[in-house]
Amino acid sequence: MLPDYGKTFARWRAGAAGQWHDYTRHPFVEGLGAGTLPRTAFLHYLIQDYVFLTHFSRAWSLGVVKSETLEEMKICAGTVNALVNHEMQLHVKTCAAEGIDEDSLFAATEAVENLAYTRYVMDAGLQGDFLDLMAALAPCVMGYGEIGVRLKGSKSSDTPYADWIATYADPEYQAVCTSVGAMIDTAVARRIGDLAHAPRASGLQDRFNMATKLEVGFWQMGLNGQ
Ligand SMILES: Cc1ncc(C[n+]2csc(CCO)c2C)c(N)n1
Repeated sequence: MLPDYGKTFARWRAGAAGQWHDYTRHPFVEGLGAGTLPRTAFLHYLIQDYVFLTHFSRAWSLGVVKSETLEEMKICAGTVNALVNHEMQLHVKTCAAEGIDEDSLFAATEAVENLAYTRYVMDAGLQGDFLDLMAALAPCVMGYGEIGVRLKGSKSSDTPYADWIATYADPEYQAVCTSVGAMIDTAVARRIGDLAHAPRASGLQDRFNMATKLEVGFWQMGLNGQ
């Protein structure tokens, strides 16, 4: 069963249709579940993802700047903390086991697919308001939540990527997706009322769709690096 991450997300997800499918069922994702993803592709992804997370920490920090309520600030600041102090450490640990140290992770040259995605999100937040930023950030948060839950139920028993899957299927991560989803619902209601009748709905949907498309490109970049 699909997890429930709130009504705004459900609407955005339905509006992204085919792109959402391409993102959450990408061959890279299927390879994680089946255990057939080449290790080189996974490591290439992980190094790029470390750089990605540094920029996503900047984007969530911009969320603090663009917040209008303490609740919004708390979620954004909490996400920055989770990213820099926890999530990035997972990448450091996995890469260290393969002989790649943190300095080389921080200094890794960004792939253009990586650069395009993170700067798109930053620009959505700089040019727009809190909702523009959240529409661009939602695919990353919720998409991984959905992928984690699905793969946990369908993965091969001997996939070497079980840790990765467990991280995102974990109830703690699922709770993050639920609380971000609820915060987005409240943020939408506060600023533009009912999304179904808001003039800004299509602009926000465009942000969500573009970020989803950029996630597809990110998986593909991982596969191409094998
Ligand atoms: C390409 C790419 N997309 C999404 C995520 C997942 N993710 C990114 S930021 C974040 C923070 C919310 O806790 C999460 C879960 C990733 N790691 N890499």
